[in-house]
Amino acid sequence: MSFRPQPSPPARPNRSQLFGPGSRSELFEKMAASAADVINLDLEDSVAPDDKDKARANIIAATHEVDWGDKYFSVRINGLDTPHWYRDVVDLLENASDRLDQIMIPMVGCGEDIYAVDALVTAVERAKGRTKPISFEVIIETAAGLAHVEEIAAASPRLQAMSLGYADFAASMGMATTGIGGTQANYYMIHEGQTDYPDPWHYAVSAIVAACRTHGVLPVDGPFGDFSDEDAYIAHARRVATLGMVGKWAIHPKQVKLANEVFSPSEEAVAEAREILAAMEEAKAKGLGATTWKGKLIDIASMKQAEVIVRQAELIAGR
Ligand SMILES: C[C@H](C(=O)SCCNC(=O)CCNC(=O)[C@H](O)C(C)(C)COP(=O)(O)OP(=O)(O)OC[C@H]1O[C@@H](n2cnc3c(N)ncnc32)[C@H](O)[C@@H]1OP(=O)(O)O)[C@@H](O)C(=O)O
Ligand SMILES: [Mg+2]
Repeated sequence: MSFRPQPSPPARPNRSQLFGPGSRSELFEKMAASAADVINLDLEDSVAPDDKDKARANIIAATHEVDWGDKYFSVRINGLDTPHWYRDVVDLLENASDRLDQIMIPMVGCGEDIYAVDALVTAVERAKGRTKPISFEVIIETAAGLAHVEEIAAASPRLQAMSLGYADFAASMGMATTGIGGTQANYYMIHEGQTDYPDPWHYAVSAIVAACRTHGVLPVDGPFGDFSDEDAYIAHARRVATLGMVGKWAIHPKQVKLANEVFSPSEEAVAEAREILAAMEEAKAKGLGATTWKGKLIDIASMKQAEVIVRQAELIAGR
């Protein structure tokens, strides 16, 4: 491994990110009452062009009037290819209360996109004397975003999380699908009559996890559009949790519980991790770097794996 230690990501639960349109203020109290770790109020794609000003005003009011508890409060601004984003940033940072934690930047394509938003945010923070620095999260949802994922992950000390945005990503890549994430019926292999459906998103998910882990950013899975199919949501959440992601978007309240369950290590997984750590302590006391546990090899690398599970469980318990 390089002599530089891998930076740790922000120590806060990010299992579920509940989205809601800024234009639907009747949802805000319900979102605040949910079990979501993160709230994403939206100014982008779930808000019609004519509703942008109203949505912005709703969200600013919500930072003063709604009790968001200990949720991490994020607002998705419009993309840098729109005439809206600078007004989103200026109005939010000039008028929102200190309850605003984070800005989500969609459609990022390069590190300079983050730099531009960082420069504007920094200027308004200074002009208004805001003392709580706003953090960033970004969405990788274009071919360029994936191609430049590592420079984006390294682009700002404000960056705390990175998500995969399935719908825009599919459109940008020219994929023959209209589904928002999930298994793709035409992406299959056949061998001796057996049909297998491999994961068409695997490369993007893995590239995001690698870039995030290299730069201490939380890797998060984006939306799964079919909120009536809970089994499929769980399957897609479990696959990205296995690949190293820490959470998933909920585009409907029923998905919050599912995400919280999948991204909270089970009691069995935590117990096994603690047994592995104990077995390795015994081995180290005997001057050994490797030993067996339940008939399998464990070594110092196994300790790092076990510490990931225990750390995640402790983070959630501390919530
Ligand atoms: C595609 C990628 C994205 O941009 S995803 C993020 C942007 N999209 C959103 O923010 C959509 C968020 N969800 C909604 O707007 C709605 O959930 C819905 C339109 C999908 C469905 O709304 P509705 O028909 O009102 O739902 P129900 O009748 O089933 O509601 C039941 C119940 O729940 C309340 N509710 C609904 N939605 C929410 C919510 N988001 N938060 C909290 N509560 C919600 C609703 O009021 C009902 O409550 P009641 O029981 O009290 O009546 C893109 O970036 C990419 O991938 O590229
Ligand atoms: Mg999108």
